[in-house]
Amino acid sequence: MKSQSTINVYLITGFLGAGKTTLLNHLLKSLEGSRNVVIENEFGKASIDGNLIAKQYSQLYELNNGCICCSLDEELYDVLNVLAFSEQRPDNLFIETTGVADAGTVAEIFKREDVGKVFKLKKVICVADAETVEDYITETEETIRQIVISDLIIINKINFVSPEYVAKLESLMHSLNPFAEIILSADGKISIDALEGERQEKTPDISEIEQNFKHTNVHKIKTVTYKTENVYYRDYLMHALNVSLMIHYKQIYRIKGFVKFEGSNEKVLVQSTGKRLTFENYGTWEDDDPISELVFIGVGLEMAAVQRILRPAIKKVTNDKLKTMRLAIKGGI
Ligand SMILES: Nc1nc2c(ncn2[C@@H]2O[C@H](COP(=O)(O)OP(=O)(O)OP(=O)(O)O)[C@@H](O)[C@H]2O)c(=O)[nH]1
Repeated sequence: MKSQSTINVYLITGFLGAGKTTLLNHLLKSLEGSRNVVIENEFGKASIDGNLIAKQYSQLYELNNGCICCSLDEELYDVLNVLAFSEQRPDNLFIETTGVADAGTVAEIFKREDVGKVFKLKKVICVADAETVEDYITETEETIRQIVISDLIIINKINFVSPEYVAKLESLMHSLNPFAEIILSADGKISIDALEGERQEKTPDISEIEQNFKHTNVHKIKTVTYKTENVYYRDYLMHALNVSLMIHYKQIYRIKGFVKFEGSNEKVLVQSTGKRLTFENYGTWEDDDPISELVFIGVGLEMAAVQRILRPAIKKVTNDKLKTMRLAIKGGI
């Protein structure tokens, strides 16, 4: 392409677990052959999402020092600078924001004159999980802001709900943001044509909309990351997490991470969205003593509570293994 022409920017937003990475992977696959750069901003320090993006990009930048909307920091500007001055500019830049980001703040950057000379914000895309978005609209301020700021709303996971409910969601989205185009998808599969067209600069006045909603969990979302060298019992972990999701559905918005199970060297991706929990094989562990890591994202979460949930599912290190590990640390073996 165009070595010194502008870079098309697509800002992908949507609440935790809605399907942003799934959509991004679909878009990267569809645009294979173009120079596509990805900026991934993850909530919490752990770099799990970076591993989940299909390797179909020219370059991936992971910004894990907090939510880019809260700290519009040098990290993001540094990346934009690198891209602007690169010998061959990319065609497209995809920015996947965290599930709690205020995309409006990020979108503002591209209105700056200096930034606008190089980067053209083409679309703010909001991915909405058909199964959970209605609940999250009433419970979280983040969801409504993401819908309102967008030019394109993708109601994803429509395979989980009835066509009547999808129609209801379409009118709900339209009532919240009458300016946005609304499309439906399963597994983030949309036609690439949806990326065409110019950005819709008009957005609804959010203060008016917010008055109609009761927000109970505003700005309280946080992450708790639990790491262990021990292995998990598969069935116990599934049971423990399923029970927690049933009971604490309103508190735990997302669980994700990679774990090692007893008797297996498979690297297993554990994920929850809403009340759904999935375990998915993701290759094999390369380290001899891998660290299993689970990130819980939600409101009112405490490490002690997460430990209580996970403890019964963890196989304790035997005294022999501990002894061996201590000897190894001391350089005895
Ligand atoms: N059945 C079904 N599962 C889906 C669909 N879209 C996404 N998923 C699953 O939903 C989970 C979350 O998808 P992601 O793409 O990681 O969601 P995300 O918005 O990037 O998540 P965060 O970055 O944590 O906010 C994954 O297990 C996906 O495989 C869909 O249309 N149908």
